[in-house]
Amino acid sequence: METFLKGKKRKATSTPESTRDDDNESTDVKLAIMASLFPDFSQEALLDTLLAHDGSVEAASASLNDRRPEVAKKPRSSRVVGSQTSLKFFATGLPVSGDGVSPKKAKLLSKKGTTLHLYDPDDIAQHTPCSIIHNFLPPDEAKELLLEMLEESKSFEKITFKLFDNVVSSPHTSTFYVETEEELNKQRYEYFYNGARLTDVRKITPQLLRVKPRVQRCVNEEIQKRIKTQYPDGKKLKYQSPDEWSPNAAFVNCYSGGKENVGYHSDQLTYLGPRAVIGSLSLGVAREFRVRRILPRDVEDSSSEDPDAEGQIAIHLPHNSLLVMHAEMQEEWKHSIAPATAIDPHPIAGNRRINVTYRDYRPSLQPKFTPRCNCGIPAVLKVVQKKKENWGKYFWMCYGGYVPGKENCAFFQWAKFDDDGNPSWDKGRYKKSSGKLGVDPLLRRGQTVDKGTS
Ligand SMILES: O=C(O)CCC(=O)C(=O)O
Ligand SMILES: [Fe+2]
Repeated sequence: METFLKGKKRKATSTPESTRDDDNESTDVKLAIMASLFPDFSQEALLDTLLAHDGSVEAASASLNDRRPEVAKKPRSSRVVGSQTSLKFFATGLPVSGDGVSPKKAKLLSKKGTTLHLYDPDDIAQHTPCSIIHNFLPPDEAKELLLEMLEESKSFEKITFKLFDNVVSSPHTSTFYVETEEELNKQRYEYFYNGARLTDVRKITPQLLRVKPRVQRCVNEEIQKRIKTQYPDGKKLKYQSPDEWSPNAAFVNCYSGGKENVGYHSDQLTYLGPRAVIGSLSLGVAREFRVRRILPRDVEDSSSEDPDAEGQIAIHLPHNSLLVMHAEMQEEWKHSIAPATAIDPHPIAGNRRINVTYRDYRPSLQPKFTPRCNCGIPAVLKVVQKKKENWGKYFWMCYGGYVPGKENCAFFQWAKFDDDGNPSWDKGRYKKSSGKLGVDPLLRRGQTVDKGTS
C-alpha cells in the first residue's frame, strides 16, 4: 500500500527529523521514482544506474534516457518461478539477527546480491517475518472473491503523489474498503495518507466481508503460534498489542500483467500502530513477494548503505494463499512485489493478480487523536529503522511534502507508546509503568481467537 503513499521528504532544512530521522528511505524512494519514470527497466538496472550516479535521480534518468536500449536488454532477475536448486548455498550456521526480535532460529542468510527463494511454509515462518497458508479458502469462496474483485478492480486507479519535484504514480492500481458508513465518512474526510485524502474509499463488498472471519481466525492463530515458537521467551514483542487482531479495513491491490509491481517499502504505521500485523490474501496470477531486512548502521558508517546488503528472500504467492505479515515486519523489514518477465496466466484472472490486505485500524490512532503538524494535517507515524542511534524509536512527522504543490513543514515529535502499543493520550489503557511490573501481557490475552462463523 504505502510505497506510493510514503517516501522521503527532501532533506533541505535543519529540522529535528533531518538530524534524528533515519536516512534509510532515500534509496528506496529514489528507486520508486525511477521505476515510475522507467517502467521498462528492471529494479537491478535502475539500482545500478542510481549507484553509478551517486544517487542522483536526475543524472541517472538522463543516463537511462541515453542508454535505454542497452540497459533494457539486461536480463531481469525476477521471474515468477525462481530458479534455485538448494538451500545449502544460503546456510551460514549463524543466527540472522542478534537483536532477539527477529526469528531467533533462522539459520539462513540471503547473501548480498542474491535472492533466496522459499516455497515451504516452515521455511518461510523460520526465515522471514511472515507465515503462509496455501489453499486457504475453500476453492469456491476463493473463486467468488476473485470474480468480485476483478469486477471491482476495473475501476481501481493508480495512486498519484509527489516525490521531490516529480509527480509520480504507483505502478499498479488499488482501492480501500471499510465496513460502516461512519468509517467511510471518516476515511473520506478525516484520514490522511501522505498528507492527502484518499480519493477512492468504498464500502466493503459481500465477498470481502464473507472471507473476513476466516482470515481473522487464522491470523490470530498464526500470531499465537509465532509468539510461542519464534519470539524471545515465548512472549509478544514490546509494543505489540495483546488484543485480538480484528481487521476493520481492507486495502486491495490489482497487478495487471507482470510489469505492474510495488517497490520496496514498509507499510505506514500511522493508523495501525506499532508492531502491526497484516493478513494478505493473494488471488489470481502467482507473483513473487520479496522481503529484505533493514540493517541498522552507525551514523558514520556508509558501508551498509547498499539496500541489498543482505540479499533478499522471495516468497511465492500462489492463488488462494494467505500471507501473514507478523509484528516484526514493518519496523525491521521491507517488502515488494517484483516485476515479472513472464507470468503463468490464471484460468479466471488472466494476467491479473488481486491482493487483499486486511488491516486492523486502531480506534486510538484515529486522526482526531494523533498529532497534527504545522500544515494542519495529521502527522505520519514512523520508526527509526536504520540508524543505530535511536533504532526502534517511533516519531511523528509532517508528510505535507507529498501533496503536489505543497511543501512539508519541520514538524517532528517523538511518539510515546506503552509496552502494549497504546498511545500516551489513550488514558484508559496507557500504562506509564508498563514493563516494570513483570506482568506478562500474554497472561491477560488468554484465548482471544475468534470463534468465527466459518
Ligand atoms: O500485493 C502484495 O502482496 C503486497 C501489497 C502491499 O505491500 C501493500 O498493499 O502494502
Ligand atoms: Fe505493503
